[in-house]
Amino acid sequence: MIIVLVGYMGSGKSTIGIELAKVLDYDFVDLDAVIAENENLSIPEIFSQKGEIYFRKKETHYLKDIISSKIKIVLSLGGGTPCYGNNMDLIMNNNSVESFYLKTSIPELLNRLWIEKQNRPLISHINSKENLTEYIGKHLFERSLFYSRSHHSIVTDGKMISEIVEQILLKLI
Ligand SMILES: Nc1ncnc2c1ncn2[C@@H]1O[C@H](COP(=O)(O)OP(=O)(O)OP(=O)(O)O)[C@@H](O)[C@H]1O
Ligand SMILES: O=C(O)C1=C[C@@H](O)[C@@H](O)[C@H](O)C1
Ligand SMILES: [Mg+2]
Repeated sequence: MIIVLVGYMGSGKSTIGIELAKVLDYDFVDLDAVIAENENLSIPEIFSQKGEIYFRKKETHYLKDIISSKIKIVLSLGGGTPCYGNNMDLIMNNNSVESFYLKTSIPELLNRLWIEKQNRPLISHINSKENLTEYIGKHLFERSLFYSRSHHSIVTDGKMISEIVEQILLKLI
């Protein structure tokens, strides 16, 4: 089985993915990390030096590669991965994949992203909490349609990482 974690920037895909993989004794794969490693550049460097479209093409390329060749992995996507090209079809049409949307509220995303925005090129330039709240609200609304196609949704607000992992495991039984 391949477990795919979907959700907005800051929803916890990478953090939860690492812990979930440990419990299941699966390999952990972070799509952002795969792209950065193969390009030999950080995500902000890829955006600034090569542009977002280049990044999106790489995202689809490595997503296809990983879900067609690997088993027993927890795959944490980038926040935008489900929303470009036919990426969500690739995920949902693969019988080995079980997908989870980590659903996090705007205030919680704001708290997490305000202190970590420098590593996220889409929001690193936003200079007030008010503007970031507005950006997240609009962007999340547009993206929810894609995220909601996942097999399962898990609300993450007010939950510890271990609780979220537990809830995912319960849905896998
Ligand atoms: N359940 C949680 N409770 C509190 N903090 C959390 C929780 N889940 C994640 N975090 C924190 O939120 C921040 C963002 O998490 P993470 O980097 O895993 O998000 P992501 O979904 O992978 O984001 P991106 O799409 O940008 O890669 C981290 O500092 C992480 O420690
Ligand atoms: O939400 C997004 O579009 C992104 C999220 C990150 O995981 C990275 O993939 C990149 O910063 C873009
Ligand atoms: Mg991540």
